[in-house]
Amino acid sequence: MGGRGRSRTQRKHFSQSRENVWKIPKSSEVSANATPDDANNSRTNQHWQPFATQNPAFDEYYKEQEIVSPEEWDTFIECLRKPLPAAFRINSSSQFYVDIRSQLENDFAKSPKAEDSNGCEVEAIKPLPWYPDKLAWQSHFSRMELRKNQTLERFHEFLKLENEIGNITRQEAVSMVPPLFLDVRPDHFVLDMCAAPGSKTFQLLEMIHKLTEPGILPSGMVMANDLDVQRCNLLIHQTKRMCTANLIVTNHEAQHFPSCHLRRNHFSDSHIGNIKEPSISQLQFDRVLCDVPCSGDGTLRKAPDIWRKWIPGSGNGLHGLQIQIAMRGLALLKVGGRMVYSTCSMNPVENEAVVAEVLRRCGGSVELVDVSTELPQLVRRPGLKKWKVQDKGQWLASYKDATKHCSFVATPGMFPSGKSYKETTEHDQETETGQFCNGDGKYENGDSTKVLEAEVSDLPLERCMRIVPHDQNSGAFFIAVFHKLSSLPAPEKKYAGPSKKKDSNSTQPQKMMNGVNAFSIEDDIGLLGEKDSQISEATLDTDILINGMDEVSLNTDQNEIYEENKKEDTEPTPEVKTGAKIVAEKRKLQIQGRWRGVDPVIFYKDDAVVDRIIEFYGIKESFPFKGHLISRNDDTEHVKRIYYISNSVKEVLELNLQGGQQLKIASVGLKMFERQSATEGKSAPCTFRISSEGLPLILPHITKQILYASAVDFKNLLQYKSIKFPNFVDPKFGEDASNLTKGCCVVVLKKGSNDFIISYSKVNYNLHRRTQTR
Ligand SMILES: C[S@@+](CC[C@H](N)C(=O)[O-])C[C@H]1O[C@@H](n2cnc3c(N)ncnc32)[C@H](O)[C@@H]1O
Repeated sequence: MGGRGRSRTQRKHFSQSRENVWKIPKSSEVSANATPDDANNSRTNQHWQPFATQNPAFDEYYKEQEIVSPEEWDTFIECLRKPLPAAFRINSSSQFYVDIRSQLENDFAKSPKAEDSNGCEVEAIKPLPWYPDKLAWQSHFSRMELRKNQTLERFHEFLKLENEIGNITRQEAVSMVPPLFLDVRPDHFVLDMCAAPGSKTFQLLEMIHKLTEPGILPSGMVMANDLDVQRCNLLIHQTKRMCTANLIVTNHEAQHFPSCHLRRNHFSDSHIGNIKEPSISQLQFDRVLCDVPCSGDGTLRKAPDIWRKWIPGSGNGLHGLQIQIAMRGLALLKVGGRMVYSTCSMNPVENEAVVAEVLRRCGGSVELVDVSTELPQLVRRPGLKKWKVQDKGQWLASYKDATKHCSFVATPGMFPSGKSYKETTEHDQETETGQFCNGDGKYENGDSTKVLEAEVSDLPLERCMRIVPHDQNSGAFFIAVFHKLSSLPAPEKKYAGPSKKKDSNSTQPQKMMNGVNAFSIEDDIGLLGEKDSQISEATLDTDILINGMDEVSLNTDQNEIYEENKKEDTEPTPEVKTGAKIVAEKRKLQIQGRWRGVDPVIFYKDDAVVDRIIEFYGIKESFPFKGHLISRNDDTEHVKRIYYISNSVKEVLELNLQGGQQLKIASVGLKMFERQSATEGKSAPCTFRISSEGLPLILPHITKQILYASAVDFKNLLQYKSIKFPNFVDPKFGEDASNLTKGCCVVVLKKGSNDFIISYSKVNYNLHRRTQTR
């Protein structure tokens, strides 16, 4: 089958995307960068780490940027060389979250004391003090140490199981921070612009679903987007554990994320804003998470292979794209809404410089929020007000320094003042111009005594947050919170550069980007021209997408994911392709704006089938049902799966349909019904069975085909493939079961035991086990 073929390709892709950095290599495999000490250690010491955890260019760069004081440098760098402690979050919208938290507090946090590397007994886990309600925990040990430690085996098993069923999510502690500053409420429409592999999307969904009763959906929704199809699949796999009807996964370049426009002023809801003319409506978001692609050096402790890959230029190469994505996020944000910009990089060029340039382009329509009183226990440092740019080995203090060398990629926006060549030279008539620094902090124009002074920004960048590893034994992260005060200004003419000659000769896409001004809300597709799209394509070629893999296993079997996404009833193409070719082709299709290979989203309107489902399961009228069903197959006769969507998602899909289907939807809806494939099932009055994912939502709303079992009968059902009705321990249960209509039924464990539910297919005198949830 094509599904298998393609999933094999996907597996290959994922397993190759990251080296197993903690594997103990044979001596022949020792990295070229490793020191002789490292090599010796590899033979004698089981704790040997395969990559050298040092890089002189890294030291030079960050010492110069002063992201920590000179006195702290040794502590900082030592901390970066240690493995990252494992961390995880309890799913706050899970019905079991209180039990899980108690188990952690009363059992695991107390009992398994384990020995650390010095032989001292330590607490295995403790809650992260800054995370609300003790819902996030950190282990004393790294993930690898947890796996190896015998004392912690039971805890490790617990983690694996609960993670699999969605009650907890493994996630790096600092990666949990950005969503906390978004202040998401259950009625919010949230856009997660660069979402894969989805740890933060999961967190956002938890926030949306928090406080909702079983069977009731929140009025908000999350739109999770990622450029990379393969990573979108990881995201879908990750968020499937949430069983949500309030999520749409899209596959766009975030900087070109489309607007859902509607020609008529059809919607009155507040999420559909009126733009300029009353006849045009557009989807706007209450919250936007802009967790952009970055050089990822904040994840060095988790991914030590970054040590040898790190180069100063990677941040410069991403700066333009990061601005574009942030600007697009702000354009899609409602006035009054909040956007969080974050990276797992320590580099000011990807952080403060981006924030400063965004503020400049927005010209007072957005402000940086002072969140210093929020999450007071989270140790963080204010954003930098001054930094320098290193370009082609040269330190530059302002843009005028860059103009000395045509080959520099630096743009005015990378510097604290954001001033162009003209502005800086006009402003600095009295000061020396055209000097640049040679890496040792001294000018190169002969005056070796003068230290290069970085510009100082006059923007309130101290409101940004920088989390450094040694403050609370974590990774590093950067976060800035924006508040939109009014519509963004209309775009100005593109910046022409310091001299026509220079910019017209430039081959650096970042230069072209420089000076693309703020998008107004109505500037959606087509605002960025051909030159700008080169940026994203160029960026794709760099090795930047390593970051953000978080805790999702890279060896995840993608079969299932692919099953969800594949074309429902079409035969696979017989052509055998290599993984690289498929990825390249898919990307090409996406970049060209075409979207093939994934089924369209179709509102399921086969009334005869829908009425049969309603009648068969006795679905209450109060449950919003008709109009909330979709399929991924326009041939209604052959639909295999029917998905349920929330009101909020329905609203967006309708807007998308009416607006000309701008959204490329990779996944949407909660799988609610599946067509029975067994021969007996096909002959049942209703051929659609309830899927395990959809069951918790629909259960409170069905009145037929439900049985309540005692613990012993329930156990027997799970244990045996078929049981004759007279053989149930509780005769009433056997009788009720025999009275059911042939087809799918739901078995609920009677009150008093844990609430277990399973959905079964009743066929003649057998109950065939189908699915079970916790
Ligand atoms: C830092 S990771 C995101 C991590 C994610 N927010 C999480 O918490 O799991 C950055 C993501 O951006 C995606 N990406 C890169 N360029 C992009 C673009 N132009 N538009 C949208 N996504 C992009 C990458 O595929 C990657 O998944």
